[in-house]
Amino acid sequence: MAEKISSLRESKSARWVVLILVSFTMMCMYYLPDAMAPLQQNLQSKLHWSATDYGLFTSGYGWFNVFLLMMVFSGMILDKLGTRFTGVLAIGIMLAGAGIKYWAIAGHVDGTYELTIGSWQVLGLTPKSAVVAGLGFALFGVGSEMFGIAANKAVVRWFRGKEMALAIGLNTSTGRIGTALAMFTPQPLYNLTKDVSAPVLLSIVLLCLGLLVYLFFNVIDKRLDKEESDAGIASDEEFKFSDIADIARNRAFWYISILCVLFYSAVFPFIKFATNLIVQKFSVTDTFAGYIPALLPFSALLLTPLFGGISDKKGKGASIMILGSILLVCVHLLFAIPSLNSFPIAIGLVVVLGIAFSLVPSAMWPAIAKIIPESKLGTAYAMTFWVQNWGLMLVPLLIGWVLDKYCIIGTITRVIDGKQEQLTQYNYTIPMLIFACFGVLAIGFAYLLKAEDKKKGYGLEQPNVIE
Ligand SMILES: NCCCC[C@H](NC(=O)[C@@H](N)CCCCN)C(=O)O
Repeated sequence: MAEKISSLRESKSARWVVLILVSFTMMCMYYLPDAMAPLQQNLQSKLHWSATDYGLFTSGYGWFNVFLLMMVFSGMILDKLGTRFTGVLAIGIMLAGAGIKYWAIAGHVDGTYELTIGSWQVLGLTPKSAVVAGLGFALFGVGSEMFGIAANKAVVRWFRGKEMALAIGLNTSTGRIGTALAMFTPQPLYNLTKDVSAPVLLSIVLLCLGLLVYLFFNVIDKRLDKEESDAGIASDEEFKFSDIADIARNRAFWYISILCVLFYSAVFPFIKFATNLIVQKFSVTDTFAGYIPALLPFSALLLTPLFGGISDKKGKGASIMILGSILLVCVHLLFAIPSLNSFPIAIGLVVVLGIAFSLVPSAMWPAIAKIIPESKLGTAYAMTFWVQNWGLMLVPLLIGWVLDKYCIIGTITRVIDGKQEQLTQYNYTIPMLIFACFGVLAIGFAYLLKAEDKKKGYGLEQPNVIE
């Protein structure tokens, strides 16, 4: 007998089509943030950047998000104007940011820049190209986080009470395909074009594709709105400033957000330096080195939905976050040991990091939906992303600075495109210890979260699927 479909949301196929459309756009958007990582050395030598300049440019992702509180505005826009409008606006902002980044990296910006406030030298003789590329990345970051919040809300809207953690996991996984492509393709693209900006151009093409696909999602989502309003089902409540205060009063929310900033500070900024770390520590060629960090998003891409599915059915969300954080610490500590420099070890560690990078996100993002009501979810994700962006902004700066100040062990001369170039050699032990410290703190907050869940009964250790 045919199943009676009472609502579009009840239709499994409609839900999965929605997930595919939103996730494809997510994949397109995840390409740019990491696409410069495999070209760190080429960027540094072509544009005359130091590791600090590279760290500054990379930290750009969080500048506007953190200081202009952009995510709070994004959350407000999302709760007021909905996922459809916010998603399209976000892609527009990302396109503008990627355009500026392309302009700067393609070599159209010359000279250096110095910024002093009173007697405090904020920036000392920094290449303008790094500052402008950072500004483009900052604008891109606003759109990217705005889209991330909108996509989360859309997925939760369609999957609450169904396969929610699995859907969030799959959505995050497709993002990982974008990250993996960003690790695999830039070096071959560079070899082909001899142009460090070629991956940024590709990211613009991907964003345009993502926009087209998101417009299809809008059509389906609008039908759900109509169906719900015809059935007299109330739409989401609108954003209220008191929501921020309500969310901020929730102790579990802070534990998740702090765990989030600590955990992601040890992963995303690590990816930005990973290719160079592998070239330097494991003596691998540039082209091949980019493929090793790519194993991280690849293993995460396969495992995030698997762990999401397990936590849907079996629960244990808080325990999964503890386990993921423990693995994170082990990997970074092992990377820090100078004598562990054989190539299979690098591969093994990156794969284990991929497991950690699947465990924590697969449990963390659905956990927010368990402790915060749906009407405030956009604002809650926005607030968590805001806390997280402090890490995404400050940690690359810190690592770049530490590398230049404490980790230079010499220079080598290499012939690149027929020209002799001086390449700086770094020892990555201190940066890896810094990443490990974030992991240790993350374990602490994951335990606090588990204890709070036990006290308040949020059900983080309970399954999500209502049979
Ligand atoms: N659907 C899951 C939502 C979050 C996924 C999470 N993304 C973020 O945390 C973003 N704020 C930062 C994205 C940075 C892009 N490189 C994730 O695990 O990717």
